[in-house]
Amino acid sequence: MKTFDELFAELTAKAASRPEGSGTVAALDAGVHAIGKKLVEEAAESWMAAEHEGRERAAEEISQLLYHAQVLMLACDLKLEDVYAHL
Ligand SMILES: N=c1c2ncn([C@@H]3O[C@H](COP(=O)(O)OP(=O)(O)OP(=O)(O)O)[C@@H](O)[C@H]3O)c2ncn1[C@@H]1O[C@H](COP(=O)(O)O)[C@@H](O)[C@H]1O
Repeated sequence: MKTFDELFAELTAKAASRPEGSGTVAALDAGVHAIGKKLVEEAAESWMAAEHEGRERAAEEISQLLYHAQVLMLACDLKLEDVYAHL
């Protein structure tokens, strides 16, 4: 298990070191448009899971939504503080 901040630190490091086989690196190379599509897809899956599939499935889909939101932040060169400033 990891926190939101811990995941962002991990993804930031992967974006910099670009290890072989990283899905994050592949997503960043695919670009903002592709990342945005994935984010919307995960948002829809989160909604469906919450409405029809129960707490566990909702939690799983929401975790993926948070992951893709973080990838989009990296693609836009946004830091956690840039987003937290609006909370
Ligand atoms: N938490 C996640 C995470 N959540 C979601 N995903 C991605 O989101 C996809 C989920 O999509 P779906 O469930 O809709 O499945 P899918 O449509 O079959 O997936 P794709 O065909 O689109 O890949 C997964 O295939 C992953 O690519 C994640 N990919 C990585 N992480 C974590 O990010 C870190 C870095 O990962 P890598 O960059 O891959 O090393 C690690 O700690 C991972 O655990």
